[in-house]
Amino acid sequence: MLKDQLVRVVGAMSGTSLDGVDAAEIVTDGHEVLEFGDSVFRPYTDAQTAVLRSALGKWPEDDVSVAAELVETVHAQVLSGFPDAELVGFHGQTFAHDPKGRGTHQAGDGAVLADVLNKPVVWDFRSADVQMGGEGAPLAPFYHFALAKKMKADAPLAILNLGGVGNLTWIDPRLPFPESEGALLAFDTGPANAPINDLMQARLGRPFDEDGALGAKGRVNQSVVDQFLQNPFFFRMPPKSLDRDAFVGLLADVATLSDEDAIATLTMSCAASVAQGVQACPNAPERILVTGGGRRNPTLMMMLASVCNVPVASIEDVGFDGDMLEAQAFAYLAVRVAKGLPTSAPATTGVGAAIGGGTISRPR
Ligand SMILES: Nc1ncnc2c1ncn2[C@@H]1O[C@H](COP(=O)(O)OP(=O)(O)OP(=O)(O)O)[C@@H](O)[C@H]1O
Ligand SMILES: CC(=O)N[C@H]1[C@@H]2OC[C@@H](O2)[C@@H](O)[C@@H]1O[C@H](C)C(=O)O
Repeated sequence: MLKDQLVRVVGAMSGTSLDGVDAAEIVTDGHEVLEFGDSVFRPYTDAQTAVLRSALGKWPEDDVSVAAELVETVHAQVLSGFPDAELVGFHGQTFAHDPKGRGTHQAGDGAVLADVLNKPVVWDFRSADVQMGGEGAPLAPFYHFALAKKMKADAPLAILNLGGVGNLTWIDPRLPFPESEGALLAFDTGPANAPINDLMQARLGRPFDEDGALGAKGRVNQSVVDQFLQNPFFFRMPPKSLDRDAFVGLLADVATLSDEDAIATLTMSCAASVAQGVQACPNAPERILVTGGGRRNPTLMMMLASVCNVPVASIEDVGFDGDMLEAQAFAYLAVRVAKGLPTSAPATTGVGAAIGGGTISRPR
């Protein structure tokens, strides 16, 4: 692929909240984002979510074929709706993530998708970074940097993704390239929606706390939040990353609380972990722009504003689509991989040197 070539590329992400597949098209040269294209969200059925949930914590050598085929089938359906895309970025579904131990496992075979879609597919974005000593996550930060450039930001800012897990990218947009030293610092902040969703499902049979309604009625149990913040994860220097279920103990800690107090406490735990992350940034960001489903939870947004000491706004305030940002990120990263550009750096994943991860599979 030529250095300056513009590519119409579609990215697809199946996130840790297990709610469905996001797919979004952009036009990029791997540096700038020139255009945003079509996007689609395809929810999983309850039965499909249950299949994926049963595969969490499993590794490729375990039998995950049913769940992996499900990921491939749904992605094939979704991605066939983007006939104009020349290239595909396919994240897959994370089943397990243990970068300092067994590695990282995103299910779904990009080679199969390349054949089905009859176009090149970039996939397995995280393994090379882990093999080179990195966390393998978060990977959206290089895309966050491109967005900061696109909005012509001229002071440090943060982009916060609140999905199943939270991740924050601190950006100094005055530097030229994402891999420049000092341009970025990125890390997972802690659990975000995953514990809230899990408790809602277990106690009330509902998938999430819609509009933060239940959390708004409850009282935060501060001693649970304080104990949560004692977890060694919060004492580690960034970059650092988390597996979806690394904090399952938190659910046990709220077991004796009423539904509303438990949800309020889990919501504040998420906000408090972000506030800890903000403290770890090289300097205070001018503002925090929030992407991911958590920005639709007003209780969480209010708690964030109250504990972070930095203005907090939804990323729509600067004109970007907070539902599709991660799918766009994997589109952007796919072009970088195809052009031999790095996708992570010491400051985003802790990898030894800036590297490009990802495998390219071409149709047979
Ligand atoms: N209206 C709403 N009110 C409260 N919470 C919401 C609302 N809409 C979405 N959410 C939360 O956002 C979640 C989905 O977020 P998102 O799609 O960003 O997650 P993901 O991409 O799967 O996760 P990750 O970024 O960790 O991979 C839902 O499961 C729910 O918890
Ligand atoms: C291993 C893995 O899939 N991690 C996800 C997860 O979901 C949010 C957070 O944890 C982040 O580290 C990452 O996803 C985003 C898209 C990323 O890599 O930037």
